[in-house]
Amino acid sequence: MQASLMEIATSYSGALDAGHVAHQSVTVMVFISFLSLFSAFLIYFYAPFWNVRKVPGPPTRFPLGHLHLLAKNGPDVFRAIAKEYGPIFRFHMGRQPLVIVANAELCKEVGIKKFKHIRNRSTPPPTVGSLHQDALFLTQVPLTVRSAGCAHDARDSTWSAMRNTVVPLYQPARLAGLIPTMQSYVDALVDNIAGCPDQDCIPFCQLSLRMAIDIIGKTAFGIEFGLSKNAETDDGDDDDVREFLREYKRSMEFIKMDLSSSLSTILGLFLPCIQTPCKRLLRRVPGTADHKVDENERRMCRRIDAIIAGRRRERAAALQRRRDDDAPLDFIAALLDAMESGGGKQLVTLEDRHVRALAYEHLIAGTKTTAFTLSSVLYLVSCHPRVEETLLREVDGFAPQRAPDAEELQTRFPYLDQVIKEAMRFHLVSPLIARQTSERVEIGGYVLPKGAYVWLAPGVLARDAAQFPDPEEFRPERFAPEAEEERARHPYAHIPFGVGPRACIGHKFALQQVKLAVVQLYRRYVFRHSPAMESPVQFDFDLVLAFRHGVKLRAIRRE
Ligand code: HEM
Repeated sequence: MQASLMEIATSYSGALDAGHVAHQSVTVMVFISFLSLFSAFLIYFYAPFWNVRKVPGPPTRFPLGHLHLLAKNGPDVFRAIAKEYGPIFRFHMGRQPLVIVANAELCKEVGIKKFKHIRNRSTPPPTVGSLHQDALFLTQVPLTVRSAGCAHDARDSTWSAMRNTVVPLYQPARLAGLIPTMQSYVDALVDNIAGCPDQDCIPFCQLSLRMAIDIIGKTAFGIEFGLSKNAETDDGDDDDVREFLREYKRSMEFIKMDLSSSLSTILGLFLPCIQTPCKRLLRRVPGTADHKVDENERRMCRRIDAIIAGRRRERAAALQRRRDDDAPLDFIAALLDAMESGGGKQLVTLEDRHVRALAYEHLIAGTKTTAFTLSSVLYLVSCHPRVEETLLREVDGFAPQRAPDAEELQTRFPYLDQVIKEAMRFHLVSPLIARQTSERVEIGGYVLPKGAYVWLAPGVLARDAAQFPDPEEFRPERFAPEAEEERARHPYAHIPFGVGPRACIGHKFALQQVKLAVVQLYRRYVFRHSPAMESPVQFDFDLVLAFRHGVKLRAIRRE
């Protein structure tokens, strides 16, 4: 009995040991799997850093990289880092290191001299797999383009076909034709200021944004959005227009790159490899932000497609293509014309999805940017009486009863040109310009691998005391053609519209609008900061810079 008890005890403890060993080995296996997964994650997370590790930069914080510094200091952080680490440095957006280039010669090297190797923009997480990717901004230029089995120069890519078709639409003759349309919205802006119930607190950013959206509505889509004129529209159903505007506003919110974005966008910052599958999955799940983004985009696509189809019908029926005799063709109609007449010369044929994306791009690229620039001019002139005085002299020296034409805008307002340049230096719409290497390339003494993010920092350049003495002073005269400072300056020290073959296509369009508005506004008013305007002014920095609480002005009638 004793023996059998002993046997039972021994076999029981053996079984216990065996269970213990089995349990231990499961634990070890779990631990090893966890360790391998964690190591794989670390390798994945730090691989992009490893490739550019020789480029100097401040210590990073896992997993944010340097995002906390950006959140705390805004774009000023780049100036501080450049001061400490030199004109080429590393800045980590989560997992992704950016190699930031912060002097004029290096910007020229990246934007022009080495364009062949750095021809594309990196894709911001919110725009992955969206309508944006068919437009100019994010279209990738491949190294060699193959068609019908043979390799062509990359200039024959879709991007070049788009760019070659679109750029002529922004040449002086067409721009001059847009002046009456722009002027009518500028007049509406002035009327809206007059009609503001509180003349001591004009919400100028809002009013100028309405003007800019209306101008793009009319000149790109041929639609009266009615934001600034509150006019009766002849563009079909008012509800349709309102819905279009709502969709546009939502799409602007969705391309924000912060933690309020969709889950797939947030993941894109830390684990880009799963962003696309995650986006595909989530957009099928009602209620998720990805689903809403997708739905919104589909609606916008349908709407823009209907406009394109309408323009095609007008052409096919050989009807009067213009809504009235004086109005120039809107962008979509002009683009269809250009594609038909010049399409044969391009090796790549543009499709409707490109037309749709190019038109939509106008809403994204040409509204907030222009409105911000105009608001910044007014904000700065309002607190610099000497600049205001010189500007008023120039404006008053022009015929008071009529709007300037395109040629007069070019030649009769040299001081206004300087004021706008200085305002764009002071508050840069795009303090950073994104680019990505297409192959291994050396920049500023560092060899960068294919796929590295190389971003230009015009915001740092703009405050470089070597190029702009007393950079914190608002002094438009520094841009006078005869000024010593202007002549001594590096030609690429001031690049608010970018640089090289990928520079902004809309810069003349934007400047024409801003100049028309400033002339008309200062004929009727001078402005001061409203008591409600915060000091110092604060900015939000997302894809472009914005006044956090707007620009609030006191309007004082002249006469
Ligand atoms: C004051 C207003 C504006 C500013 C400050 C501005 C600034 C910029 C900047 C910095 C770039 C990047 C350039 C580069 O990578 O070198 C850019 C590109 C672009 N902008 Fe503008 N922009 C403005 C208005 C407009 C307008 C009104 C339009 C359209 C009508 C427009 C359309 C575009 C497009 C399509 C690109 C991409 C070009 C390409 O990749 O080929 N922009 N803009």
